[in-house]
Amino acid sequence: MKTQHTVPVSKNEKHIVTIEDLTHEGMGVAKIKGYPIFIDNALPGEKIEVKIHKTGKSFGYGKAMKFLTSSKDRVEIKDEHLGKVGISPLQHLSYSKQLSFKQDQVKNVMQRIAKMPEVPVKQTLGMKNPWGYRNKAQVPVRKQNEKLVTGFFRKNSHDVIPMENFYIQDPKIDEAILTVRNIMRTYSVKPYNEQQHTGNLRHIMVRRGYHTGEIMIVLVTRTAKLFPTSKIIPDILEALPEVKSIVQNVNPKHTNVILGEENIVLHGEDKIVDTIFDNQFEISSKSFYQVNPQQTEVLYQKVLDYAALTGNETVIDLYAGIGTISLTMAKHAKHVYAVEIIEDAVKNAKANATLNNIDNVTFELGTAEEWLPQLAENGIKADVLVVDPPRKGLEKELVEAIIDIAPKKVVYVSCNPATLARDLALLAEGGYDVKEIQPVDMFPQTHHVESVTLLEKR
Ligand SMILES: C[S@@+](CC[C@H](N)C(=O)[O-])C[C@H]1O[C@@H](n2cnc3c(N)ncnc32)[C@H](O)[C@@H]1O
Repeated sequence: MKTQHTVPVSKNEKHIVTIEDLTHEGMGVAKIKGYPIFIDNALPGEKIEVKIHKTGKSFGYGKAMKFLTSSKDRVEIKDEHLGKVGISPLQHLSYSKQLSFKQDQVKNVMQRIAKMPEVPVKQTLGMKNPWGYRNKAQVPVRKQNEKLVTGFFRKNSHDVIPMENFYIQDPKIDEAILTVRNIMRTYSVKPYNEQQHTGNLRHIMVRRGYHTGEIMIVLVTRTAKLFPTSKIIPDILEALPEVKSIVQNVNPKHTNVILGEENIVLHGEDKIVDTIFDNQFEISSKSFYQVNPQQTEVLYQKVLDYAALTGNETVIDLYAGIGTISLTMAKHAKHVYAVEIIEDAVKNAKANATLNNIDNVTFELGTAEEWLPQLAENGIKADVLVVDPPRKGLEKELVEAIIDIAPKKVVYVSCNPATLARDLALLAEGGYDVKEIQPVDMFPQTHHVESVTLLEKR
């Protein structure tokens, strides 16, 4: 017979605990009679009075009520609002410890999931100034006290906390959000009401080219009707001369997904331009573009270092986005074949090849898993294959197709260590040696871990 374990704590109880570890999301972990409690804003070694606020079968959640001791790695947070929203969950941990936390996350999955503890995981490459780095913001718009406000969601809720300084975003983006917010107030634009699914303006999205200063504003609305645009647009342009593109995105669905299908261009075109190394890139509102421009060059340099191209290689770039990696590599390779699933991104990628006078790249619209086997059928062989998938990692059939096409090197750019480790184990089974992993901090103050891995065919 199975023994029934009882949960040793109840809701609202207070306990004194010592934090033993951090979860991969950066929450402190304490144990009461072996039962884990996850506690926000708590660091290893700290002795805390915790109030239990949720219990499940195998773990619970608590709130730190009083700190009896404080970790030497704790740093003062910049703003109390920042602690309430989820945009910078590691902000209370010193930056050097954030970097080692990220390196440890990768080591941990290489041991636990990939079963390859011997693979070298280098120290995380961090930023000199790990604040104000984001080149893109998407802020919710709501009504509070009869006023249109912009801010961010309170953790685990859909209440918006009004904020003016987001700290991790380019300060020029924060400024642009406030300017647009004020203009919207002037014309009494109706903010979205999520519960009732009424009102109109849902989100303001701002993207800014780090090197060019060009700004794109996306006004996400519930309906296609929008205010007195003939007044709003000139006002935005006058107040923000860096704005090159204003797009209305219509999202009529009752959903957490921010962008809808329909775009209406209100000013300029649905694009801005930025540069990475010496290439120019046009970026549209729906295309993926790395959010940390300074670290993007560090990341891509690592991809180039691992690929070690001499000019004679055929390269395949899967999950190519607007072609940033493909075009960076094309200058050092014979030919690059690239695939991407989002149509607008592929259009950008092709235009970007032209913009930079690069003609040794072929961009295709499609899914990596369907396109790679076709490429192999057409007799294309690759020396180097780069993958940069979303968080869910590679489809199993894609791993099989990579093993079949047998490139000498695979360079795996990952934003999720758990799926990376799973995929590396499969590639290792298929005849690849995992040589080295380099974490790169693309998301300071958050728990997100980006890395580049070099694999070589045995
Ligand atoms: C993490 S981004 C990387 C983009 C690009 N390499 C870069 O550095 O900017 C992943 C990209 O994969 C695309 N994508 C998602 N699923 C895909 C699939 N099954 N096949 C091809 N591309 C896909 C996304 O649209 C996105 O542009």
